[in-house]
Amino acid sequence: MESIKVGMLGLGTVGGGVLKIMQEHQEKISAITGRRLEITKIAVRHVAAHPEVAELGIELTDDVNAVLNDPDIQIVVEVMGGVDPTKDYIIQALKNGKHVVTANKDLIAQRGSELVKIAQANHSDLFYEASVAGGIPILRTIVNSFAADQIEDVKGIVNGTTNYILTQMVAKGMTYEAALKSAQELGFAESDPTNDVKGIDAAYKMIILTQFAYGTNVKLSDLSVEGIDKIDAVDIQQAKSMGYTVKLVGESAEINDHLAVSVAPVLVPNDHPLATIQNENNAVLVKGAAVGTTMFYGPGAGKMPTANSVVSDIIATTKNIVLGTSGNTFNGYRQKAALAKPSEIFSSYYIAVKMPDIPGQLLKLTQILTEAQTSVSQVVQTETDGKEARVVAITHNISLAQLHTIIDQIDQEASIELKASYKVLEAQK
Ligand SMILES: NC(=O)C1=CN([C@@H]2O[C@H](COP(=O)(O)OP(=O)(O)OC[C@H]3O[C@@H](n4cnc5c(N)ncnc54)[C@H](OP(=O)(O)O)[C@@H]3O)[C@@H](O)[C@H]2O)C=CC1
Ligand SMILES: N[C@@H](CC=O)C(=O)O
Repeated sequence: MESIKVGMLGLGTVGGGVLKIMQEHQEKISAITGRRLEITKIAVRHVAAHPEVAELGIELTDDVNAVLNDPDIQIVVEVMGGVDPTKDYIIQALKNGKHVVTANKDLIAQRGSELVKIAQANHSDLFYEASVAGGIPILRTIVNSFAADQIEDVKGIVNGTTNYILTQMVAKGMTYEAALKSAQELGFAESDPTNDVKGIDAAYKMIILTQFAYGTNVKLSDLSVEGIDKIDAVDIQQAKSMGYTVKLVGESAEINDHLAVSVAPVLVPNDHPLATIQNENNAVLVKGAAVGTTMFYGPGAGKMPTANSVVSDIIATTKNIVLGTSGNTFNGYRQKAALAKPSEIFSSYYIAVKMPDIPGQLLKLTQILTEAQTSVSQVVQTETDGKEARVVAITHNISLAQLHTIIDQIDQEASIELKASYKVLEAQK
C-alpha cells in the first residue's frame, strides 16, 4: 500500500492524542483511505521533553523548517497554537504544496479567509474541524447537512474550560480559582487561559461558526464579548434559586438581514437543553428555517476528543489526495452583513443592584425601569444586612437599547449600584 507522510507542529495535549490515535488505529485508517499514513517528523520547542517519540521511529526536531520544507511530507498537522509565527508556518506549508490540518481557532478566526485563499491558490486542503467545539463535528455538519437550509440562529456552549469551571462552582461549590486550576491540569484550558475565561476563545469559535452559518466574515470587534471572570458567586446562587443555570453562551443570529454575534454569561432556564451541559462538554443549537432547531452535543475540549476531530480531517485530506482533488472547508461567500442595532436585539434580562435598605429606595429602581418602558416578571430582595439590600429584577423582553438606557440611569443614580446584568434565555419550545 502506498504511504502518505505526515509532519506535525506541536506535541502537547492535542498533538499527543493525534499521535496516539494515528498509532492505534492505523489499520482502520488505511482500510478507509487506501493509504498508509505515517507520521515521520514532529517539531516541538523542547525535544528533550518527549523521549517516547524516538522509540516510535519518528524524527523529533526543534526546527519547524525540517517539517515545512520536507519534500516527502504531504500533510502538515498544526497543533502548536498561537497566531504568530504559526500563520507564517501554515502559509509556508501551503506554498510548499502541503495540505494543512489545524485545531487553531485563534488563527482561523483572525486570518482564516486569507489562509483559505492561499490554500485554494495552491490546490491544497486547509481543514480545521477541531477549532470549534473540540470533539463535535459541527463545521462539517453545517457545510454538508445545512447546505440546503437557511440558518437563522446558532447558539451554544463552545468553551469547555468555562463550562467546566461553572459546573464545578455550582455542583461542588468549588472556588473559581480551584476550578480553573483543575481545568488547566486536565488539558482543557489554553496554555494562557485568559482567552478562555474572558470569553475570547468562545468568540473566536463564534466567528468561525458565523462564517459557516451565514457565509459572512466578522471580526472580534464586531462581537459583544464578556467572559466569566467577573461573575459573582452570589449571582450564580441567586440564578439557581430562581430556576436558572448560569452558562457562558455564544450566539450568532440573523435579524432582518443583520447579524448579532455575542458571547456572555447567560441565565439558562433549568429545563432548557443547554442547562444540562456539564463540565467540559459543549453543545451547539443550530436553527434552520426548514429543519427547525437541532442540537449537537459532545466533549468540547481535551486530548482525545479534540485529536479525534484532527484525525478525521487528516482522513478527509487523505481521501482528497487519493481522488486528486482539494476541498477547502469554506470561505465567506457573501458581502459583509451589517451588524444588528441594539434596538433590533431583544431579550429578557436579569438585573442585580445594591441599594440602601430604606423605604422608597425600591421605587427609584422601578421608576428607572418604567421610564425605559420596561416591565418585569420578578423583583426580589435577595439579601440585606439591615442597611444595604441586594435586589434582583427579571425583565420581560426588552431591546438591548432599553437595557443600555436602564444601565445609564442606574449609573446616574448615586444610591443604586449595578452589580450584574445578564441575558435570560427563552425557554426552548
Ligand atoms: N487542549 C484542547 O482541549 C484544545 C486545543 N485546541 C487547540 O489546539 C492547539 C494545541 O493546543 P494544546 O495541545 O492544548 O497545546 P499545548 O500547549 O499542550 O501544546 C503545544 C505544543 O506545541 C509546541 N510548540 C509551541 N510553540 C512552538 C514553536 N514555536 N515551535 C515548535 N513547537 C512549538 C509545544 O512544544 P513543547 O512540548 O516542547 O513545549 C507543545 O508540544 C491550540 O491551537 C489550541 O487552541 C483546540 C481544541 C481543544
Ligand atoms: N480551551 C478550549 C479548548 C478547546 O477549544 C476550551 O476550553 O474550549
